[in-house]
Amino acid sequence: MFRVLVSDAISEEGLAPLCASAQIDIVQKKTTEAEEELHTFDALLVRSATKVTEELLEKMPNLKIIGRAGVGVDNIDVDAATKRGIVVINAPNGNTISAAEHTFAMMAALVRRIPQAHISVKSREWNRSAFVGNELFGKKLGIIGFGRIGSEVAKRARAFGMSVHVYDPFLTKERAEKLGVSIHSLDEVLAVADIITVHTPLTKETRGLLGTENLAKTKKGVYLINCARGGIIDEQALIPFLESGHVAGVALDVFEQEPPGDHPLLAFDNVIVTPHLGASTVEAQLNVATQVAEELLHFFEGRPVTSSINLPALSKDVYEKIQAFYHLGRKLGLIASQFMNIPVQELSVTYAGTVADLETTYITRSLLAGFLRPRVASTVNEVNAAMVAKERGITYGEKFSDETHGYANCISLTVHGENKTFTIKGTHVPNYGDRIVHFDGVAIDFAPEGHLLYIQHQDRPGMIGKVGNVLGAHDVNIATMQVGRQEAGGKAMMILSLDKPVDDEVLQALAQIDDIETVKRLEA
Ligand SMILES: NC(=O)C1=CN([C@@H]2O[C@H](COP(=O)(O)OP(=O)(O)OC[C@H]3O[C@@H](n4cnc5c(N)ncnc54)[C@H](O)[C@@H]3O)[C@@H](O)[C@H]2O)C=CC1
Ligand SMILES: O=C(O)CCC(=O)C(=O)O
Repeated sequence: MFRVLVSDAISEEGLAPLCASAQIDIVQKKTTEAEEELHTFDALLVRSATKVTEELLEKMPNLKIIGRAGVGVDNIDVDAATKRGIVVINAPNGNTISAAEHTFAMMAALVRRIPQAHISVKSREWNRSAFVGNELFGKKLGIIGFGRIGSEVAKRARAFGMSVHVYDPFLTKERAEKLGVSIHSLDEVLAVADIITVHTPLTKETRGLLGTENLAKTKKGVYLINCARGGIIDEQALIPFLESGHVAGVALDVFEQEPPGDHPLLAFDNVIVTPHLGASTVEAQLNVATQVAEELLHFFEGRPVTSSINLPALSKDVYEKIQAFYHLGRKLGLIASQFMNIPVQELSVTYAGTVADLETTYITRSLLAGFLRPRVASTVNEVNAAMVAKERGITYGEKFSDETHGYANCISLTVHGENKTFTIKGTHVPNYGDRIVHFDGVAIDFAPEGHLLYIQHQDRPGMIGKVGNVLGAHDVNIATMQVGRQEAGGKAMMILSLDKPVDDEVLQALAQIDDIETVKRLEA
């Protein structure tokens, strides 16, 4: 018998298959009300209200799986769960349409001042001249983050006669053309859009994306919408822009702190709000509950789960055989994705040596998942990676070769992007670990681990000392440093492994050294 704690409001109809299983005992309670029995549960099902912290996990030593009935997993400490071997699953697309429709409803309400007019009439007023709005027709909609929800919002906007201007660093031209939108830099979207809506995950790159500096680049009279995650638009930074009238109105479904309490933004008449209702429809709740319930059943029956976001969804037998290369593939994809931080069309993977005799399909999918993770919300795994790649217009293929470059095995990945191609090769050495042996045309040898720094420079005497001085001056400790070059005096590179990630200031200081051409942070 498996015990499942359902700690948020999740559609009962969607959970019916779980309730019907004789193997499963379901308890519906908040975690705070189940303190005494927390240690007995095998599974935890949540929406966004339950905060799954390391502290809570400590109280649940029997926990094997956490199911999020929704997309964002920012309320779950996924690293802490992974350390404990707890599988985290979500329902990535069950609420896409509802979130897109809610965004659209907020947009219409914002420009036509519907909430304000509603309050006025309910207060027995009849003040038509106070609520003159704007049409959506002919307006420029800026969409930041063009994944599942962003693209559904775009379809609706086009039907309303709006032109759609998208910023998503990972969007290909082909996909944009197919969906009838135009791709721009962030600055361009900020400068031209009459209405801007954000649909990215909340990550360290997107937190505060619309802060003081970027808000100042928007058109006077712009409308802003956040139905993704609180914090993508910096709430404090908005205040002076609302006070000055630069921002004409804001619609928020999500907040940095939920509930927001007595937040200063709530005092503005032109800020309209909902209490995180994007996914709150009967349909979306049924979809997400059904998805996680089915996955949970698969999990308890020992079948692979398709929406695991942290641990492999493979059978134990297969995983044991390919384990080493599964991880090497993941690292190759992850590093290549960060290095090629541009839209890409094609990934080509070549296997040579002992690895070519294994089930390479799983390794390729792991590589693909590693590649896609930095580009989309962290919901990609080896099961859904192929579908996510297809959605984003990325094709991939496998080849086999005899060329092992002297190693027992070699995996080579070539990424074709717009105007640039990049190749990375890696090998796994039993009892030693993974090594990257070729990076962007240069033979090199480094471990794909931790905080890495890539520096491409001209091969000149004294470069190592100059880099060391800058890092030393910023209190950055170098753990290892590997160098390689194409030819004496030609293109050369350093890969440094650091004790902590470097910030933008350090990157800028390094980039100013003569003969350094490129500096990039890479996390492996
Ligand atoms: N208000 C609500 O109730 C709901 C909110 N959400 C939130 O909506 C967000 C988006 O969800 P989906 O569209 O399903 O995710 P998705 O993964 O399909 O799309 C996210 C997109 O953001 C892009 N992106 C990532 N970093 C970026 C950056 N720095 N700048 C610009 N674009 C970037 C990615 O390339 C990707 O195309 C998530 O944060 C999710 O939690 C989702 C459902 C309901
Ligand atoms: O569960 C909810 O209502 C929130 C949905 C959401 O924000 C998500 O799926 O990311």
